[in-house]
Amino acid sequence: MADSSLHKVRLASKGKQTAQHAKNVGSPDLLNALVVASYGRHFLARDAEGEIWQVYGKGKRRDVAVGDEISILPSGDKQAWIEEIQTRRNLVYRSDALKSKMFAANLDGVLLILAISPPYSTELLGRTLTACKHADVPLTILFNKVDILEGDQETLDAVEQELFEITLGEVPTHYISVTEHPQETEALLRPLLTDKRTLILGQSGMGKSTLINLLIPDALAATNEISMALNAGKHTTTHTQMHFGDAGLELIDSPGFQAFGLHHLTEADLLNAFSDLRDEGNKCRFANCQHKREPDCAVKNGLEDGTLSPARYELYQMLKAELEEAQSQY
Ligand SMILES: Nc1nc2c(ncn2[C@@H]2O[C@H](COP(=O)(O)OP(=O)(O)OP(=O)(O)O)[C@@H](O)[C@H]2O)c(=O)[nH]1
Ligand SMILES: [Zn+2]
Repeated sequence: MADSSLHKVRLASKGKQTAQHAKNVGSPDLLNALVVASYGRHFLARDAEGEIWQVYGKGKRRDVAVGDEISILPSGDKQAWIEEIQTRRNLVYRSDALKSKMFAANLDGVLLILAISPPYSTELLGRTLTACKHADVPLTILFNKVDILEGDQETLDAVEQELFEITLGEVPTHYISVTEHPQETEALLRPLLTDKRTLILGQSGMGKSTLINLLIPDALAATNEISMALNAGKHTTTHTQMHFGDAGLELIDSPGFQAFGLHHLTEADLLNAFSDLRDEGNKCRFANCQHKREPDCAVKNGLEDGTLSPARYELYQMLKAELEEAQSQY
């Protein structure tokens, strides 16, 4: 069982890179590899032959994310040093006051899974929207477990309305049931995800693992075996891991979480993600209007007449207060 799973990972890798890329052209001792799992301090990387290495970095070279292309220097027994991190196409990351943590790099998209039970967090949705906007990675929302809402059109309508409002209708949103309608779910997602590298985000219990197992059967079992084989997987649920499926399907699973920080953003970045508020805010009487109690505030007027979304306004004010708080600490 362990052997066949590892073999599957090797086979899956063949389509992506060809063997002649195995050796690093600049230095023959180095190998090119793709980071496929992050355990925080150490990582797993896959070379062009599909071999999995346990890799370590020193200093800045410790800051790698799943999806990073790296050069590694083997140090024996399937272990290697990270020598170089190639320039990233994009990077989605979270950051708290003290540390920043990378979700994943070189992505084609992010998939956020929501559901009614456990209840989805609009705050997490807002943070994910902002992080994706900043990283310039397209976001798709999957609202899972619609079977629970069968016969409750009112709640479903309210959810649709809220998601549309918060995303300004700009984020493709699909309503699915992974367990009750697996075939429809698969038919919907295959074309969207084929030949793409997708980071899957979601609170715990939304159905992330169920979805990954539907699209890549045995993905999670295979992961555990690889982790165990390399003795790396003591905490299999807390690491970030890339899974390889058919037709170039790459899914990155990250631990479920309730929220994440965005301390790496500047105020301009934040305004960029809330361009509706920024544009309206440009019409306020005072250039430095905080849109709270000032007279002739275009944002407040927009909220009152319904052209701006109160939910987005609240998210913006919350994130802004957080940034100001973080800045005042440095
Ligand atoms: N009713 C219903 N339940 C679902 C659906 N999809 C998943 N579930 C259930 O929701 C529960 C949580 O699913 P998981 O796939 O383990 O959730 P997860 O997001 O991976 O959660 P973590 O592993 O904690 O991050 C399981 O009991 C699933 O069977 C669905 O479409 N409808
Ligand atoms: Zn204002």
